[in-house]
Amino acid sequence: MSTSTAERAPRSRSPFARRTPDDGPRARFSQLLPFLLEHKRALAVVIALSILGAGASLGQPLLVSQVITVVENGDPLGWIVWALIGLVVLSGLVNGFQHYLLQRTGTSVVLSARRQLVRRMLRLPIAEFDMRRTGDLVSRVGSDTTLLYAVITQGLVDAVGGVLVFVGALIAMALIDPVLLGLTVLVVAVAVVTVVLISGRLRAASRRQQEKVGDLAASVERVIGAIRTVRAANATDREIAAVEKDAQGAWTAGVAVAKISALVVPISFIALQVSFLVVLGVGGYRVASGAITVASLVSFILFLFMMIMPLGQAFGAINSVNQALGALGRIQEIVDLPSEGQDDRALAPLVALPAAGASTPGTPAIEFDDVVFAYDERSTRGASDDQDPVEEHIETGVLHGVSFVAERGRRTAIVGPSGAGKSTVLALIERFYDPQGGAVRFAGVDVRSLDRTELRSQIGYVEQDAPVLAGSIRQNLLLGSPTASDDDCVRVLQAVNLGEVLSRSADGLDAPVGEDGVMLSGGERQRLAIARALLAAPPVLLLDESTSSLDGVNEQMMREAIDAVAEDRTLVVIAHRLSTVVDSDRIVVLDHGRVVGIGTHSELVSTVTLYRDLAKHQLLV
Ligand SMILES: Nc1ncnc2c1ncn2[C@@H]1O[C@H](COP(=O)(O)OP(=O)(O)OP(=O)(O)O)[C@@H](O)[C@H]1O
Repeated sequence: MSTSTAERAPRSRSPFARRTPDDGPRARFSQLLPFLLEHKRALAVVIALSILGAGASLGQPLLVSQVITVVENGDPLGWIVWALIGLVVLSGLVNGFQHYLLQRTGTSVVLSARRQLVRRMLRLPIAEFDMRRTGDLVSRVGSDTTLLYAVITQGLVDAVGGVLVFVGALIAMALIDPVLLGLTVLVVAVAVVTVVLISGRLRAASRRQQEKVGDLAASVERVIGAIRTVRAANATDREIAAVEKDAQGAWTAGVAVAKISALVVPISFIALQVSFLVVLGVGGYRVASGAITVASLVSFILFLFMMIMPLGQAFGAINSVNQALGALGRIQEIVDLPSEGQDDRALAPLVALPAAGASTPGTPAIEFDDVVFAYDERSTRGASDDQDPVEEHIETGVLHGVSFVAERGRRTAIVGPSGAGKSTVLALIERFYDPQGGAVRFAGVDVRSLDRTELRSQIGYVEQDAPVLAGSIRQNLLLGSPTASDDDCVRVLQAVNLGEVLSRSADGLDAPVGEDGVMLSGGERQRLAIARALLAAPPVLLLDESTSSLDGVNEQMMREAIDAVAEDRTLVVIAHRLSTVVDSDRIVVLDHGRVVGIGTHSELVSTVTLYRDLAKHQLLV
């Protein structure tokens, strides 16, 4: 066994190493900015409109004050009334258009976040999916992203216009009566400081709420995914109770958010009340003493209204930004994860795959060289300081120095008891994981030096539970070969004895297969998965238990189909039923992650006890 460069390469970073239990996802305001900047043009228009709207609003009290003065003097109103009407209509129109643009931009921000999230999510290393709950991931795409909408629609942008109105009103009030203004600002400042202090807590509460919503989605997904088993086990009531508990958790977290954000409402209300009382009381006294006119007091009060309204908007903005930051933390947590292959070049330099025809049949197509592998790399770190980490890994890992060769154009079978590590071997060939020791070679090249897309384009893979995706038969077939013709599809379906399903429905290839392929039998699902792999006509086929749920007749058909496509192809087959692999060119016997024998059926029956026992058990000897 040779020592490969990959063996000396640093271990891939474990996803487990990056997290500590207390680390909650957090987001800073600066992380929100890219989402906003992406729509800077639309936002600029919104801001321009809001400045226009602010101007139109600010003009109204001035005109009202003019109307009062004109009426007091007994002059005709004339153009002032028309100007006032025009101003009201203009600010209405501007508001309407601004509202539409805001909603549109808010929806676009949600779209950007969803795109970014889905792009990263579907490219995460397989190990991430092993650890995470599907429902929680779905909830991040569906629910967390929607909170970004509120930042745009209820908060930030409105606040920009609001600030202008606020400042404009402030200046106008200062010009009318600085004393009155001083008193008003004092009241408002107390309210602002209180709100800012309170809403700091909103971010954490909102994150907790989103986590609870994620928990709920995960538990719904868990039950629905196994609904038949749940029904059959009479566990429906218990599972409903479990889901309700999570729903209750989401409710409790939602109430916590509501409590914090609700504090903002009375604070704004009290600020408004107190400032009005102050303005009316002190203002009335000042009118009586002749310091200001009635018209000035009326416009001061109208400006006070204008100042308070944007304040409410600003409080709303602080709330929605803090809630969005809680959700953005959960979005960012996924977006910040390295995608599959991102750290690859740290492992080994990229090498081109040798031309397909370069090697002759019988030369190694796939080679396992002293491969050591554990799913959870934490197990490779010594539990105690005096323990050799590799030794500990050997105890807890799945593969312990596995070596074998699958020759080009030949059929290699992997057999062994349940949990021996057979499916793991195929997962390493597909590079869903990288080994911690040794090397897996494809056409003589360490797979860590190969581009994953290129490697996978050479391999057809039918996994153990043969997943069928919701959609039509055609969609399932075209998954790996999007350009295949209908004729090609029909040909592979016939090759796996599935031609008959086409005649079941007038839709033919477009017939739906149902969620997870429930409209097909277990055997049909497997054959459809095999047909999908065959359609791509890859030089290497990996079949995991592909014949385990086929009846005798279909199994024979299947074997004939595989035999037909196996010509000039490398096949690595895992099967529990030895009858399906006895005629393989080479059989690798795995036990507890170790190779305990390699040979033909007859060789193994006479030399390997475990194999002989398996064969005896299955009445083959
Ligand atoms: N994604 C995973 N994360 C953690 N452990 C895993 C994972 N997949 C498999 N294992 C563990 O690795 C060991 C080997 O599993 P593997 O599926 O390779 O065995 P197998 O020989 O294919 O078994 P079977 O014949 O029952 O399918 C088992 O102990 C299993 O619990």
